Amino acid sequence: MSAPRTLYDKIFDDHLVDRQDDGTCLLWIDRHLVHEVTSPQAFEGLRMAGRKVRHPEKTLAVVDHNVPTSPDRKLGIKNEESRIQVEALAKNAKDFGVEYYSENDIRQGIVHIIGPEQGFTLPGMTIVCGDSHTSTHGAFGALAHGIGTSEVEHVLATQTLIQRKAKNMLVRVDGTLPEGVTAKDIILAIIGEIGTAGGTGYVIEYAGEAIRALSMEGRMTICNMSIEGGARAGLIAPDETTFAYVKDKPRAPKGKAWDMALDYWKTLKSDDGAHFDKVVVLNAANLPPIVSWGSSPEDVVSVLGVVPDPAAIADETKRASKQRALDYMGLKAGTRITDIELDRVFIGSCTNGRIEDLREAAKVVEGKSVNPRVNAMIVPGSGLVKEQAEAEGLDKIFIAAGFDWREPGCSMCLAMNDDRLKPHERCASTSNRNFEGRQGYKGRTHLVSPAMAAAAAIAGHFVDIREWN
Ligand SMILES: CC(C)[C@H](C(=O)O)[C@@H](O)C(=O)O
Ligand code: SF4
Repeated sequence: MSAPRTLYDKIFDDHLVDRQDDGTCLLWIDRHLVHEVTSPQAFEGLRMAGRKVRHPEKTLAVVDHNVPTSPDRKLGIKNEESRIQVEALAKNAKDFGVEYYSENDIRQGIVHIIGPEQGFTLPGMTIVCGDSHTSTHGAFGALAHGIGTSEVEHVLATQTLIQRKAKNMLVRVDGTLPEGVTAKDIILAIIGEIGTAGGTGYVIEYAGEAIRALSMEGRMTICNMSIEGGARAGLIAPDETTFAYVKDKPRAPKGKAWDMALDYWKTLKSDDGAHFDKVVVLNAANLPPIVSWGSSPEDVVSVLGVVPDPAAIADETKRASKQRALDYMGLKAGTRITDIELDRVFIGSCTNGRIEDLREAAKVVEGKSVNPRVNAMIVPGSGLVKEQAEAEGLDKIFIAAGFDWREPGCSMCLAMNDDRLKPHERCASTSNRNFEGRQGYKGRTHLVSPAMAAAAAIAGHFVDIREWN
């Protein structure tokens, strides 16, 4: 009998091409997603070396970070740097025979939303992209992580990646989530607990009753932010929820190939007794809706809490850094979270720009109006999410309430396109990062769930979504 293995061990072993004595491994890569920001030099490298893309059919390219999300985006991109990146990807995809979704393609969207949507992301695969939030795809029980531009070139050229095996970490979330508390709150709570360095050197497997109860959308939200917890990747073992989501997706296996795939996918779980180097346990039943107050994703607190006082921190460096975060955020220690007023609300991103997220937001705002002080926008994660939302009439609910209904893209998740905060503007955002300047120079970001963001847009300040009616 071989030793019990974790899910990560299994996927890693199944893709191992070579292992050197010093632990350097060569991994086979099943799927490579490409976006316009981290690929130009990689394609240029291939061109200079006279090389081809080794497996164009395992590669999918899409523009997302730089595309405008305004309804008139067909008129082109005004910012020159953005336009050059987008045009470069279109040309590179054409020159190298890689499938490409332009901003005018209904299938276009944020790279981590379109992969699953197309069935390009499947259980048991190794998936890479020159983007840190590639961890999102781990929700399918795939080993998925971000890579740098030189690695993008390596994967394009060889369909392999040089890697070292990471350690195994288990995050078990027991119990049942209270009404109004979501996957976003689970992952923010986990990062609050382990810190942004807590997952360094690990691949995290999320398990437990509360994780099993999540939809694929919720699982993607969890795995998405593994990176903010410092981990190389996040994983959730595939189950009936996963198989039901994947079935009938355009690129999913069909017929006999589906049956064979399913047989394999059902083996993709950690064996009883498999060794985890670190284990963290949380109880979902105790979780409140969570709001970030600072400039790191670990700076989180319950919506019923107050802005913490850095003076209470013993470590001097940490105290200084948290004080700086408070100053940047323009907040005073002791302020009740529900007293924090917002200027902007952003609902979207690869963390929370999927159909279920928009449904949750729509439920909260239906029949209500955005606070006159607040400028609120909804950015569907992909053209297909937008189409689905419109088929369900969600766009009408949002527009009637006073939200801006946009075209798909990364949008105000990061200030790489026209959607950005002005200095000192305060935003409730469903994205994943709240670093200084992330959503615009001197912009102030509070990370929350879609329902919490939607309620904040209506109220003009944070509210406890559990009390919403
Ligand atoms: C632009 C890209 C390289 C970057 C990433 O890797 O994460 C972006 O997607 C982000 O979220 O900051
Ligand atoms: S939505 Fe945000 S986090 Fe996701 S890929 Fe785009 S910029 Fe990165």
